[in-house]
Amino acid sequence: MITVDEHRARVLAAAPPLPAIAQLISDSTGLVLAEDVVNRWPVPLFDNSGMDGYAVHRADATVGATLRVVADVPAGSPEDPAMAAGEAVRIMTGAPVPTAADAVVPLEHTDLGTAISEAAPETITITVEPKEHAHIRRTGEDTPAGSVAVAAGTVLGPWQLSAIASAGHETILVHRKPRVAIISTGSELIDPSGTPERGQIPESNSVLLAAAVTQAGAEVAAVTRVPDDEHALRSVLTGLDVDAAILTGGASVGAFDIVKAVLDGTGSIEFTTVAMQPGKPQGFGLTEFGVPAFCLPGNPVSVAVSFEMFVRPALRQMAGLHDIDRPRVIRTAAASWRRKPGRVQILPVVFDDETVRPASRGGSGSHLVTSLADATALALIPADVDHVSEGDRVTVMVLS
Ligand SMILES: Nc1nc2c(c(=O)[nH]1)N[C@H]1C(S)=C(S)[C@@H](COP(=O)(O)OP(=O)(O)OC[C@H]3O[C@@H](n4cnc5c(N)ncnc54)[C@H](O)[C@@H]3O)O[C@H]1N2
Ligand code: MOO
Repeated sequence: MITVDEHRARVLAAAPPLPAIAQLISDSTGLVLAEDVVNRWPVPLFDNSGMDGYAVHRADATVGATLRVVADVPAGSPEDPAMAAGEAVRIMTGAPVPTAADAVVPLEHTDLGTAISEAAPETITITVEPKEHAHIRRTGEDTPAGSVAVAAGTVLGPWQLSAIASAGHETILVHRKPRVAIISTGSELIDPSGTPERGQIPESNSVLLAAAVTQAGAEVAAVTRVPDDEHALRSVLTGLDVDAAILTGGASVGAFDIVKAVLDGTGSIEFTTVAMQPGKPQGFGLTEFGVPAFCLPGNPVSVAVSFEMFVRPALRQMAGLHDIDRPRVIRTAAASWRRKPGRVQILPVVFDDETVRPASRGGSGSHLVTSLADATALALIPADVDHVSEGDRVTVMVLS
């Protein structure tokens, strides 16, 4: 049996980030930046006005002073009008402040107020004195030229994309989302809405995995259900054109454990047991086509836990994310429970600001699929612990 950390290290070593591709920012929402984006220019690009008003020499702009308006500078104007003593320039928000000015007086701080006409007035009288550099947004005060606007590994949302556009870029390098195939195996599986005959159950693993894959930032490329038939599984695997495959069921030692029978020893795929409960039987490696294949045990809670411990970090790494792990917090156990030591217990739990308790009275039983619906986190109980007592400090992996 290997440890959780050993299996995770093997998985992550075989799932590097997907190659970067050039993409328009308009098509990049939700993708991960593959290369730092550097500001081509300072932001703001030039000293500009933060208000509609008048650019002035501050020394002239005392209360009651009347200034002669000698030019008009709207946003987008390339003009840099000269201003002699006692002169002002009408200026609009975002327009370049004349080099000669050292303050902007808002319209409201003049005798004319906001009753603005198309043509600039001949004179204005100051009613409120401006402070030094008032309403001048300085070149580079947000960020200087050559600085990193958005770092590689960042997920691109609206705020990051606007920073990239402001940095002067329209095409960027991003990682493609990993395309994932989900294959549920088991002759007992039927559609959720079907009526099960004896021995049959609703198929739920692919539902869990499709949602989990999407939430992890990857893309579901195919969802397939295969009976316990080696030939059927081989033909599904042959047709796959994906970045990763997740198979469930048939990973243990049973007579019809076809995933293990078909894949063990092909490519670099190995089946092993991992010291965790649930999720003990695990297969992983690259298929003959070089695609990472996760062969998870079929029990639904084993699937949920295996996804969190191994598949999610791997998919996030493939997607180019630097932050691949769930946050962990420490909470106080609000209940006591016993367990068989020897494997790390990974227990679906409910937690709040202070406490944590099992989501199910049945503990970490790998078949307790309904209890998963209540869980908001996984508690990690070390392999050598056989009893958690109320009041013990417990490590909790937060899922939201
Ligand atoms: N003799 C032994 N038996 C088992 C061992 C062992 O060490 N020795 N390990 C047990 C452990 S631990 C696990 S976990 C399971 C894993 O078995 P498999 O990966 O072969 O999974 P299956 O037998 O195919 O299925 C297990 C269970 O899960 C249900 N299932 C499967 N697929 C789905 C699905 N898509 N949706 C819903 N439910 C699913 C299936 O019906 C079974 O009840 O092996 C133990 N046995
Ligand atoms: O390891 Mo299995 O996943 O206990 O149920």
